[in-house]
Amino acid sequence: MVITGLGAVTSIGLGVEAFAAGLREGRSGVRPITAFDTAGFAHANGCEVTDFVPEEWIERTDPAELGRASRFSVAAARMALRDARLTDADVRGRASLVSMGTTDGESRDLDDLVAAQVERGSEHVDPALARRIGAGRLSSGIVAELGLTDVEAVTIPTACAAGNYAVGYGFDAVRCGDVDLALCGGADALCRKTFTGFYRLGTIAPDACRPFDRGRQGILTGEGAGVLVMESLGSALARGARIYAEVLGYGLACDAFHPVAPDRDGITRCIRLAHRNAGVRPEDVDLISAHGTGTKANDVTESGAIRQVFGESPPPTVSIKAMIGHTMGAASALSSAACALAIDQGFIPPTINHTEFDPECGLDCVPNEARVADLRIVQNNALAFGGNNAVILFGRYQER
Ligand SMILES: CC(C)(COP(=O)(O)OP(=O)(O)OC[C@H]1O[C@@H](n2cnc3c(N)ncnc32)[C@H](O)[C@@H]1OP(=O)(O)O)[C@@H](O)C(=O)NCCC(=O)NCCSC(=O)CC(=O)O
Repeated sequence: MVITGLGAVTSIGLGVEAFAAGLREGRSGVRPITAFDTAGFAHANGCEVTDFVPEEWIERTDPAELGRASRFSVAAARMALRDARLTDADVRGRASLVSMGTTDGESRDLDDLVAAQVERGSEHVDPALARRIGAGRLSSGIVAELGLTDVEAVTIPTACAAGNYAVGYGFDAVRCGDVDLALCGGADALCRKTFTGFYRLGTIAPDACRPFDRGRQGILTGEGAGVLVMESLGSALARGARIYAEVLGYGLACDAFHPVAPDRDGITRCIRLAHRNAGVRPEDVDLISAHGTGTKANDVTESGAIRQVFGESPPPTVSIKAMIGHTMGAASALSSAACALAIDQGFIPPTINHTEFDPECGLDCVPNEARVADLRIVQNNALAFGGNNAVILFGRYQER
């Protein structure tokens, strides 16, 4: 099972080349939020996608039919397909899967509908907005755009681990022969509801996100989409496709420990399950792409779980959320894309904004500067509210 195409809509770059360059440079997508009126919040930085013009990426669908998250997901799917050098005609009649993860679905539209209802009354709720809010549109929008005819489409709402769930779903579908091709990932749009929720929990950083830093103060909300084209090795080889990486296996484990606090032992269990399913030993892992939200609670708990599994010298462990913010349902999909790029291009993306090592975390977070590295096996952690955890292992493809 291999990855042959990548699509990325992020605050540090649109498309796989720009995203890869941003990861290497340690680019920051942080800026003051413009998506909604931030009056009343003491601080409101975020990682918004500001240069996205849907018409530049979406070919067949009228963007007005899609909410912002669906525009991202459809655009990322288009990018991924193009990157995989597949045309619409190549994929249209093939047995395929579209699986997209999300935290909030079309939350931006929901914000607007609620505002219209509260401020002006239900007769002012726009039916054009009302018909595009179903979260299922994140995947069915891709089906419509590509004109797929033999396809299963699923949208998975397991919050901030949803991208990894979607990739895992695709892994199973291709591996068991149900489908030839899977487009898997996640998408979310920055919105008032999510920002306000995290703000009220006390988890929004005032300026920047500093994962694993002693002075970390929380997350910055972000937005975007990541999509991976996945196919069997046989299919990729038969068409001479470029192979970024193999998907080796994954583990899902829900500890349901607490609505918002992570549980070290639950995370440990999930990592061990992923290793077992992928046939990987801890000492084989060259890099961990952490969930690394930059909250006090996440980073110390995730680090504790990593040390339980890997001992006192874990592999380098980075968080790309320092660059692109917490993109919610897109987060682990974009991290999956980053893992594939890291393996393919031989580098470790840095954890930017780092000023002070935190001995409580005790990890080599590859501070501030990317590193050249020969990576064979890379682990992608995704941890969600409610203890819904998902960990994937990627490997370098070696001709056999
Ligand atoms: C919401 C919380 C701040 C807890 O708030 P509470 O109001 O219950 O307060 P509390 O008494 O538990 O915590 C008070 C102080 O302790 C810190 N704190 C809490 N738990 C901690 C832990 N295990 N280790 C170290 N510090 C901890 C808090 O940041 C806060 O710091 P101080 O006193 O300095 O202010 C925390 O649970 C939290 O940060 N949760 C989010 C963790 C996270 O990032 N998860 C990622 C997966 S979820 C995700 O990615 C999103 C999604 O799925 O939707």
